[in-house]
Amino acid sequence: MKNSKDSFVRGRLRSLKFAFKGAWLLLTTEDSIKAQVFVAIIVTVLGCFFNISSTEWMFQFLVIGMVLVAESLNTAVEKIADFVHPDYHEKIGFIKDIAAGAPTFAGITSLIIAGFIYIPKINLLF
Ligand SMILES: Nc1ncnc2c1ncn2[C@@H]1O[C@H](COP(=O)(O)OP(=O)(O)OP(=O)(O)O)[C@@H](O)[C@H]1O
Repeated sequence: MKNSKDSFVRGRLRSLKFAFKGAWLLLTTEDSIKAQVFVAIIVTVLGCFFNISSTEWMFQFLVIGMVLVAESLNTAVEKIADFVHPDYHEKIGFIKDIAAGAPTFAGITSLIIAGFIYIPKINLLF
């Protein structure tokens, strides 16, 4: 909620506090986010193991961020849908389905990037 007495800087700092609170809530309460963070930790370990390049690290962190953003927004849409219409409704189902498409796109992109980074390195092991 905006406080009209806040200066510009105070207002921005307040928003930042709520933004971090949101990120913390996602990390501590949402299983889908916890699962994605777990995958992010695994690929970070893999990146260290295969000693990937700076460019590969950049792409890897970019897609990790992209998946987390998409998953977080999908969670927000699900929460709004459940709040405005807790009962079964075809339209709510449709809205939730298309919202879930966002992390799916991000996930497919991350699999393609992971393939480009790791398949040549795994091939070298055999
Ligand atoms: N109120 C509803 N009305 C109609 N269909 C619904 C409703 N709630 C859920 N669904 C259907 O069930 C699917 C899963 O919804 P849900 O809210 O359980 O998401 P989820 O992906 O399992 O979420 P989570 O991230 O919490 O695991 C939706 O994509 C939709 O097809």
